[in-house]
Amino acid sequence: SFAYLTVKDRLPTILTKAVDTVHRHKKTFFEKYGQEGVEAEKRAIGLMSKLRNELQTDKAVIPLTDEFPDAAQWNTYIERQQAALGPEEFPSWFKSSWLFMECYMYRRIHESILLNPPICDFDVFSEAKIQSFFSSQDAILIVCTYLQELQRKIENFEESQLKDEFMLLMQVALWGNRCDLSISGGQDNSQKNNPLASLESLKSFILVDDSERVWNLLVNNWKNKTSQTTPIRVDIVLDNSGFELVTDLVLAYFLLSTQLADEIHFHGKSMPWFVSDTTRRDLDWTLKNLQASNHASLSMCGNMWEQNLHKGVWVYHDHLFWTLPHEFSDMSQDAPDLYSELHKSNLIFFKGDLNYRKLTGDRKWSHTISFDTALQGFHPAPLCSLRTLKADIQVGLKPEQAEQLTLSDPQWLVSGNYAIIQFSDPNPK
Ligand SMILES: O=P(O)(O)OC[C@@]1(O)O[C@H](CO)[C@@H](O)[C@@H]1O
Ligand SMILES: [Mn+2]
Repeated sequence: SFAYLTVKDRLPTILTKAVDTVHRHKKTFFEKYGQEGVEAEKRAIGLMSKLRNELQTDKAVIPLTDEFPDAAQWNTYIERQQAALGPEEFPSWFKSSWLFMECYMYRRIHESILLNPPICDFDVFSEAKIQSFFSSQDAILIVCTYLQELQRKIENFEESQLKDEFMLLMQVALWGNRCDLSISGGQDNSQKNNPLASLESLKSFILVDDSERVWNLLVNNWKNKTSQTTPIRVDIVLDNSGFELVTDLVLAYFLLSTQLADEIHFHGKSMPWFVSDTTRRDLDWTLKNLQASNHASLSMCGNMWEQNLHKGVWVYHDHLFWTLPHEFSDMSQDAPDLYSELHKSNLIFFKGDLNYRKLTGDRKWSHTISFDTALQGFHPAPLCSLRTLKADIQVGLKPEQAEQLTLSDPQWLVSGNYAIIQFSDPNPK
């Protein structure tokens, strides 16, 4: 299975790259913290190497020992997995659920850094994320310039023009999800070609396209808006930093400037995660870098976006739940505060593959069961998954669609070449 190949090959590769990154920063740690920094670096590498050995020899999962506020919830989850097995069995890397073990690896990497002050705020993936951002620079310039040109025309737009631009920017954000450093095992996976030029040719690779339903929800909210209406809120559960994050911020800015939404809530990760996932520091770094650019369109985007955060029309959250191993159908019970926060939204975009696996519980569903069934009761608000397929799970397909794809492209589930725009509305009007 793809899970087996991931745990056997890709996770050790990612872990080895992380060890190498810490090792290469030894001199920086010495300059910054003196001998203490060197000692901390050595201990962190020791812990990560031990983790790699546990992974490669299928050792039992062990509880977390750091003070990060989610440790108790993680250890409760580990105990639950333990209880589900017989007395002689233990959750381990090749026997436990892929979702659990892959999330656990990133949480253990975080532990290996947290336990070693003064380097406990070091992001082992920061270099790779920054590299990916700069390698996508041309594509970032194209989408930001496009947005700036759009800004000048928006107020005279007919509804049909608004719809066309929304569809276009939603597809740009969808395909931005290909730029993910976990699938590439940390290898460069930046946006090299023009993200706008390829949209037409990519349409046939969208296997489920509920974009009309997404548009109808937004435009109906927009038309029914009165002064009494509560502000229209759209949430974006972020995925990868770099080019994908910029496409999400572009979409968010379009929704705001067309008044299709009055406030946007972003949800990022509270620790380095799946190599390229966005943390608050990645968002701040991205805005600072755009503002510092000598390209007017980039610096204008950076300034406008930072202002939106200051004005509170953009709100950034990084709830601990997003870096737990739980599938989203557990959220109402295990993170009721987050569930009720999401319930305030008119529409939630979930970006990427890991979010899709958690939305559907990473089960071996048949490809034709409905998305609603796979959500298993997770319905905080109308939601839309914007995902490129990079794991062997996909629901909501038509009969024979999966069989046809397997014939034409055996890797269709995991190559990142196909995508979905999949919508679910708990209370369809
Ligand atoms: O969530 P993303 O960034 O779209 O993808 C995450 C990912 O690359 O990592 C896992 C495999 O290692 C899969 O969920 C997927 O392939
Ligand atoms: Mn990701």
